[in-house]
Amino acid sequence: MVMPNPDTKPWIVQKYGGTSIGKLLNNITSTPIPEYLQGYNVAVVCSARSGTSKSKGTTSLLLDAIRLATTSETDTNELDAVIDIIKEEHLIAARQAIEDKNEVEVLENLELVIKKDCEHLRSFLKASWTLGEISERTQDRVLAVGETLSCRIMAGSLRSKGIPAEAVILDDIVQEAYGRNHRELMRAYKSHPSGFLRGLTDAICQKVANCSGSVPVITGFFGSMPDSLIYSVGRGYSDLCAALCAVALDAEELQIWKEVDGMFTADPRKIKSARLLATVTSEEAAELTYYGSEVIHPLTIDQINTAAIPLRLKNVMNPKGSGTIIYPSSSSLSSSGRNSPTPIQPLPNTNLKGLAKASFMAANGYYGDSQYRRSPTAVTVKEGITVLNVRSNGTSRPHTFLARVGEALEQHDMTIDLISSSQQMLSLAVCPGKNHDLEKAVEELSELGIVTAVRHMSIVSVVGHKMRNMVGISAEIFQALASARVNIYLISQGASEINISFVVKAQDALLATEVVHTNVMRIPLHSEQENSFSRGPWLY
Ligand SMILES: Nc1ncnc2c1ncn2[C@@H]1O[C@H](COP(=O)(O)OP(=O)(O)O)[C@@H](O)[C@H]1O
Ligand SMILES: N[C@@H](CC(=O)OP(=O)(O)O)C(=O)O
Repeated sequence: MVMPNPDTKPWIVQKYGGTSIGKLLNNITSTPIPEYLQGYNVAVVCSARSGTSKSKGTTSLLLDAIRLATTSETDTNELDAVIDIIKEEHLIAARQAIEDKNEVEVLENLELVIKKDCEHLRSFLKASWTLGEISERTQDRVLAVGETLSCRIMAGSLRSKGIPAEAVILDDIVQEAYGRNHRELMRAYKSHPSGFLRGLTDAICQKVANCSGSVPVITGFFGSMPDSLIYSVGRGYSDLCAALCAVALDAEELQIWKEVDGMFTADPRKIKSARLLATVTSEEAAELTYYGSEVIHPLTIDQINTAAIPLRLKNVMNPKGSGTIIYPSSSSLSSSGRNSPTPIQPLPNTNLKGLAKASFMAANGYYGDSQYRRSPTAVTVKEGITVLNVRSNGTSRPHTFLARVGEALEQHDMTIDLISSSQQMLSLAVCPGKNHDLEKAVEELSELGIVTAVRHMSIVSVVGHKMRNMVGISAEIFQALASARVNIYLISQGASEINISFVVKAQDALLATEVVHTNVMRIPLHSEQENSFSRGPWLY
């Protein structure tokens, strides 16, 4: 594998989210990037810009444009209007990024490429509208425009501050790595998704090597995936792209910069007393992200874990804060040859001593220390759940019954999140996908027995490494819920032993989270650090 600048400094990869780039580009190119460049090679990964919120950002507009291009009733003026909004927003952002009068040429060039990219986009979409269909590959090409424009502006902003930077567009790496035969691609991806993704890292490495010393500003988008990137990976794909870049460059650390200080003991928007966590194990992070704390894309963890690269969540609005470190599991550390996570030299004033100690203790499973209360790490909520109860009519053997239930749900795009069974009864908490059809699924399941479906439910998950072998923890959780008169519909304690999940009515989820947070995790409801978004690690 080609390594860019092999004899110089180690790499860190910094990924910036769309809303951060939309609102705080000047902060990003003035502080975290130049400061880390003093000690490291920095690769920057950009999401598509979002001016205010993700739902109104460029990726959402591009998805609207795809929808319009494939709807027969669409008036092409509507399509033009969406593209014009995208073009105008990026031209304004470029002018704000490069205000210096001495940089007129840089700005003019940037404006030209933005216009060119947007006109390309227009021709793609118009062609799809004429055909009345859009292939997966074209959908991905359309989405790629968001990250491409964002990278061009980020690179322009860096250059205007005297930092050599080059946009790196990863729009074809899947085909470079695996060829263009769609069926072959699909087979390779379906047989081993994470291995397939890791196979993209050589191509990333090569592209970064071509930057010859400039800061690579990489699209948080990695090309045409089988079934399209949005379907195979989903929204938030830039985190995964950043993880692949970190693996490609064998980075010392992957940093995901957000507008929240890191991972909290509960969603800080909803639970005012939630506290920032200094460290989280990768297993805990995987459970928390899957079950609702969508701070990072779930597939990210698998990649950094396999390559034993620590991930740090940081806040663009508080760059001196230490953030949260998600470190690789001890098994991946030993198999990768890395001994323990190397603490990255943070910006001045961060609590390196505390972080290094926390990382070391956690990496070594050292939880017996009296400083560590034995309690769960965090509590999280996954909304939009349906509970299905299937009472078997006894015509199938238990394993056939289970398999048929699984098949019916898979066919109607519903993912099983939790499962609980008795001799005759199967209770499932399912998460409906984009193309789900609950009625059809229920109809099919009715061939196996009596089915009831309860909608508007939430899964509450209590997660923590320290819960392993913690006798009495379930009793504490359910006692707290009983005292608050919260009714529970399904309970599951995973084999991982670090997650106890239960299903409640959606309207009870907040109360359930609050009582667990207060009584089981023993974090006071009205703590002195109330809503302390910008505080440092709380274990020290
Ligand atoms: N345990 C948690 N720790 C931190 N943030 C959480 C947690 N659970 C849910 N969240 C939410 O995830 C969001 C992550 O923030 P941010 O990445 O800036 O938003 P976005 O998803 O728009 O990029 C925050 O708004 C926060 O409220
Ligand atoms: N732009 C993509 C990818 C992404 O990761 O975005 P963000 O980093 O802003 O969550 C999306 O909106 O899904």
